[in-house]
Amino acid sequence: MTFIEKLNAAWAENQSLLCVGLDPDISRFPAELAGKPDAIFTFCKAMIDATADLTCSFKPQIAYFAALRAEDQLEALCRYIKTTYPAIPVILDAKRGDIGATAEQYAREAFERYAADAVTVNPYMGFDSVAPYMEWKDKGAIVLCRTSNAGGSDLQFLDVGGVPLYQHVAKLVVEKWNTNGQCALVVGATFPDELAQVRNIVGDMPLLVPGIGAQGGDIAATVAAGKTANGTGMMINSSRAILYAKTSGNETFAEAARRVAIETRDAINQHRA
Ligand SMILES: O=c1ccn([C@@H]2O[C@H](COP(=O)(O)O)[C@@H](O)[C@H]2O)c(=O)[nH]1
Repeated sequence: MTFIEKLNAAWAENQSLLCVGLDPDISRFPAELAGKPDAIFTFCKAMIDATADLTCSFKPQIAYFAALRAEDQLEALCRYIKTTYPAIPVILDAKRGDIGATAEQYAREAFERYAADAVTVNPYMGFDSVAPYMEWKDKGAIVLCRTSNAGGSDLQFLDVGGVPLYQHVAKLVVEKWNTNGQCALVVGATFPDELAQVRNIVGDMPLLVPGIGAQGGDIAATVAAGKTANGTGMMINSSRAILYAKTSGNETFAEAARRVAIETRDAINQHRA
């Protein structure tokens, strides 16, 4: 099954466009994990088990693991999802971008080492920097287009022949780069107007949409702007708002994460019809 087929199946099976982000910050972990060598794996596994039936994908952000020399725990988590929840796609958020020979190694890292179904990539270095990921025909390449951060406008809004650069990227990917139908785009929930513009340009291409939850993006506006005709088309990511949802002493981290994941999935679904 290809990444896109798996994503379509997960949307349907779980009736969810929610993507649960795995951004482990040990300073926010439960006290009982302090000092444990496998704390990151244990914490993320609990989050995965608590939300696997509520999500259309998991998105580990590699920086949170690499900064703590915890790539082995990321590997173990990716394998855990693969074996325990094989229907849920894993998106490695690494935002890679380099010359072709180096990109080949990044692709092996994502798809062999971590067994990810898709990886986020930066389009700035052009097609030959993205093509090595597409050699993996059953995998996904998710290209940065209109990112959720305010500073994304510095470059993504530059005028390129009468259209902003992010729209040029969307056109390029849908018209030229997506030769095997394995591409998706990153578009922030913090910019629903631009999300609507991208949806108009790319048809039914899947969009990875970070920016709800901790970044404050509006769910109703996001779904209205980004959904496809059949009410799918998006992996709407929330990381910190789910992982660190626990506020009271009466809930575990996993229970709180599940509660907020249900609320978020339901809020998204309310606007899909
Ligand atoms: O434009 C982008 C691209 C990627 N991200 C990543 O998504 C999550 C968002 O985390 P929250 O806690 O839900 O804010 C994080 O891993 C970012 O690196 C993004 O935010 N915006």
